[in-house]
Amino acid sequence: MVLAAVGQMRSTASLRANGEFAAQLIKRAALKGAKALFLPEASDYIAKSAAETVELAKAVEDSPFMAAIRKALAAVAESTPIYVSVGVHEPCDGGQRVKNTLLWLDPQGMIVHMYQKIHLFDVDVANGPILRESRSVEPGKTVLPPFESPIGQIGSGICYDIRFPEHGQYLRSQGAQILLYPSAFTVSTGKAHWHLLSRARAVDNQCYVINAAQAGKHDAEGTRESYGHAIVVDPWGTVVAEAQTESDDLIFAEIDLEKLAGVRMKMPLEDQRPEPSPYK
Ligand SMILES: O=C(O)CCC(=O)C(=O)O
Repeated sequence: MVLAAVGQMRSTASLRANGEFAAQLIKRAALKGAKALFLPEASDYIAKSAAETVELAKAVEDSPFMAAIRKALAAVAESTPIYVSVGVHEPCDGGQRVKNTLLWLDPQGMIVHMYQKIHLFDVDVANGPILRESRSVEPGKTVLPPFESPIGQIGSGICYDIRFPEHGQYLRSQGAQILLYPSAFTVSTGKAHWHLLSRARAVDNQCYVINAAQAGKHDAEGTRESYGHAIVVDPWGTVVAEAQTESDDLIFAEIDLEKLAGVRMKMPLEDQRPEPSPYK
């Protein structure tokens, strides 16, 4: 069993302040003995408008947010090394839009894996928000194969990707044991679907699901507000850790790959898919 830490943030438009907060989470998670810390989508900043989202984007090497993360990793590297998954924005499209990216950093702060969000949140929800993420974000085009980590094989998605079961299923077919959906869910869609989707992806793929979350109001006017409830679900669909309030900013879960193997052995879904597929 290996300990994972999952963070909840209330990122604002200040990359510096968000970096300082993330740095504290890294130090606290490392001190507790976690081997990996998972931070939410858009940890570096959450802006009020599409235009501001594009304006604030910084290349990883120029980002004060990333500088703070790397400094914190360096501070703990010798005594309690820890890996970090973190959602950031990167400039692209000649400055017209940004990438919504998940980075996986080793304890030295080097980027080992980088995934760009594929499915963008362009929706008009009844009694909920009208959002057009594609105004400011360029969609990614590739699902990446899972990567090795101290807690198991990780497959990456971001937020809205969780609503596309084929994304998780593909990652599972490529060997994923853990699915990540770092998120900034809206309050209304979170209330309706967050737990359902987190548990569904865990059950249909027999994977751990680790969903770090943005929580609370991101600016003084409350223009953007996120649902929170950072969560870890085991491969049987049981919630093994969940942030209970907005200020519950760091939760921990033991990742048990023997438990995962047991679930898959007793109900071997992956081996029970007929060949040739009846769905094509
Ligand atoms: O799927 C949802 O309800 C929320 C998705 C979202 O907020 C996002 O992808 O940024």
